[in-house]
Amino acid sequence: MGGSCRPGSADAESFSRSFSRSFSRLPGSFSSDMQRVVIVTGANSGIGLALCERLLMEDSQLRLCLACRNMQRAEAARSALLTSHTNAQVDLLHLDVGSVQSVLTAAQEVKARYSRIDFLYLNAGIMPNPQVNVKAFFKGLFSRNVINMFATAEGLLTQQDRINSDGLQEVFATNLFGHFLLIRELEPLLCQASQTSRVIWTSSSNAQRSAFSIEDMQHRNGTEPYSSSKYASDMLSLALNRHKNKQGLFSSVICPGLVMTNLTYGILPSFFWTLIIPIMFLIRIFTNTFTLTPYNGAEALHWLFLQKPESLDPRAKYHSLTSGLGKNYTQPRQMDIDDNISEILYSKLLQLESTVRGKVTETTTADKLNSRT
Ligand SMILES: NC(=O)C1=CN([C@@H]2O[C@H](COP(=O)(O)OP(=O)(O)OC[C@H]3O[C@@H](n4cnc5c(N)ncnc54)[C@H](OP(=O)(O)O)[C@@H]3O)[C@@H](O)[C@H]2O)C=CC1
Ligand SMILES: CC(C)=CCC[C@@H](C)[C@H]1CC[C@H]2C3=C(CC[C@]12C)[C@@]1(C)CCC(=O)C[C@@H]1CC3
Repeated sequence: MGGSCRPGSADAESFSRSFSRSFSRLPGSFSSDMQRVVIVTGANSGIGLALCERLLMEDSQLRLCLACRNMQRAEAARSALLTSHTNAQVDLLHLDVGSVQSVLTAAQEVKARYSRIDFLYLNAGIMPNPQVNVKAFFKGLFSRNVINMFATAEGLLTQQDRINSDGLQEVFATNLFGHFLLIRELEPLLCQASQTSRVIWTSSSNAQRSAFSIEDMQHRNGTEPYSSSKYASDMLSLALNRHKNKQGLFSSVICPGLVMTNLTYGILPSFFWTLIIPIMFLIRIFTNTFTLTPYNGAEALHWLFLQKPESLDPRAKYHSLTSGLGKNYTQPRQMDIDDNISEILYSKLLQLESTVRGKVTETTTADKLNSRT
């Protein structure tokens, strides 16, 4: 079970705990003998890898953990980071966020390795078999909505989802549920009385309320699972703040803008993106959301690393933006979220968590019995 966060009791020990927590919440204040621990999911490429690079530039003393599903790619990322930060401490963790068993095993490993988690970046994400609606694109191009279309891809993209080996929709399982389960499993570290911890979701401007239905949170029946999963992560972040802030856990969401990564090369081939680079620089002048490079896309993730959690707005999505002249900055924008729906989503995720845990226990028991006979 995910460990629950302990509320303080009215005794001397509790006073000293809450005092040390308030102290540790001062910006940048942490005892120098305590190395900060940062875990990044999907850290081997794109925005996740750029974030790791930026974090090490900020604080070379970090204990950075790359949580990846492919250990060869993870090794390559680690070597690349160590080339520019020779003395950095970069750990690897095998984690397939789309697999319940992998999340549970990885969480056990984290709890064995670390006594604290300062930042957990929930960045891994997929958009399988994307299709661009060409007709909608040309219609949008000549409409008044053109800037919004380029910024959010609203009505432009569909994907083909499938059911994974846990019986869950793959996009939901990877982009949302695996990360939720990871947080639940790591609660004993994330909700410690002595310090604050942060979880930061890489969401998207493509997160749309219209793509999400609380009756179908896994998006079994629609064609926009990506948009639905990202909207769900925005809602979950709000619910996490409501339930966990008192226990020292703070959640935020960011949008990296449109970034050239493996994910976007899955939408259109890389040669096409290369051909239209001048057009994209032109569009950037009007939207600022065409951040284009992973370094720029990681701007808001890096910015949040430097902020005091209490100064952040739980209803805001923090956008990485790049101006026409190439200047990076972070801007909060209000999310379109209903408190009730976010609360219902939270309880539905807890229910699903107990169902999948039940299945894991059943399978383990059956395996044990089989091995005895
Ligand atoms: N690029 C863009 O324009 C935008 C991206 N985003 C979001 O940014 C995040 C990072 O994507 P981006 O850098 O663009 O794309 P990449 O494909 O480069 O990075 C995605 C990362 O997630 C990892 N990943 C995917 N599935 C799993 C899994 N089941 N378990 C563990 N890791 C997994 C990938 O690993 P592997 O190498 O093994 O596939 C990879 O490291 C995603 O959440 C994406 O939705 C949001 C808005 C815009
Ligand atoms: C001239 C030109 C730039 C053409 C490309 C058209 C579309 C393929 C893109 C327009 C807006 C883009 C976009 C994304 C993918 C590619 C576009 C649809 C994302 C959905 C990629 C992943 C995200 O999370 C958000 C992006 C929003 C914008």
